[in-house]
Amino acid sequence: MNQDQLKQAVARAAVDYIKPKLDTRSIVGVGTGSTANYFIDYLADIKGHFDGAVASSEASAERLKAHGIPVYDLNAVDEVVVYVDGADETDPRLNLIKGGGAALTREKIVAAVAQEFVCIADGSKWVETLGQFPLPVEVIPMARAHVARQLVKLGGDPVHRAGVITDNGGEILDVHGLHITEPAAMEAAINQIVGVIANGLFANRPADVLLLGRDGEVETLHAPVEPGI
Ligand SMILES: O=C[C@H](O)[C@H](O)[C@H](O)COP(=O)(O)O
Repeated sequence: MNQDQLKQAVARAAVDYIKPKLDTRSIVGVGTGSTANYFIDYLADIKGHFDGAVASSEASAERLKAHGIPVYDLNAVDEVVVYVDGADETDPRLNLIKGGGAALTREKIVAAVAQEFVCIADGSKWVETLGQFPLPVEVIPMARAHVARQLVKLGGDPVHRAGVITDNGGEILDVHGLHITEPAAMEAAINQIVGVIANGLFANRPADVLLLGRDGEVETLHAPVEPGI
């Protein structure tokens, strides 16, 4: 299987994984990106098994609506039974880097609300230590230079993702050169910088389950009991 086929395989597996957890009142959290897009397309096959979705981006909301899946404002929803999304990197503890598609802040919010976070990824996303993929940091535009200087002090090499404005009106700095041995501490340290909206480390709220496509198969991996290391 090539990378695209692996993305499709994990997306299909995610629908099979969540279907028994759903009833006609359930709201499904839906992520952003090429793997999440496949998930949305397969999710449409089980329309009627759940009530609707909340989306982590305008793009995903549009794709859901195009399939006739109702999309709710997160503020109007009491409970998100499960959140399914891709990642740019995952380590063996299911700490993630996300935000390659600039959707990290809304992804983090939906993940925070969801009872269970199911990550879907092809094997190219698997790393022993996070940081080979540049870490996306969403910033208030007027704070970009200040945040960049602080990120240099943390050992990174931030690069402005020129021309990209997020769904929240933020800008993105992609931080190169980080070898993230303590993801939860790094996530917290970056959040302390004034002007940061969110960063793409999901370590204080890692995935609960990873459906990983590699060697032609989909493996189901669970996060360790004690997250955040
Ligand atoms: O902002 C985008 C998201 O974090 C995506 O989930 C991530 O970039 C992975 O995207 P893809 O499935 O296209 O590799």
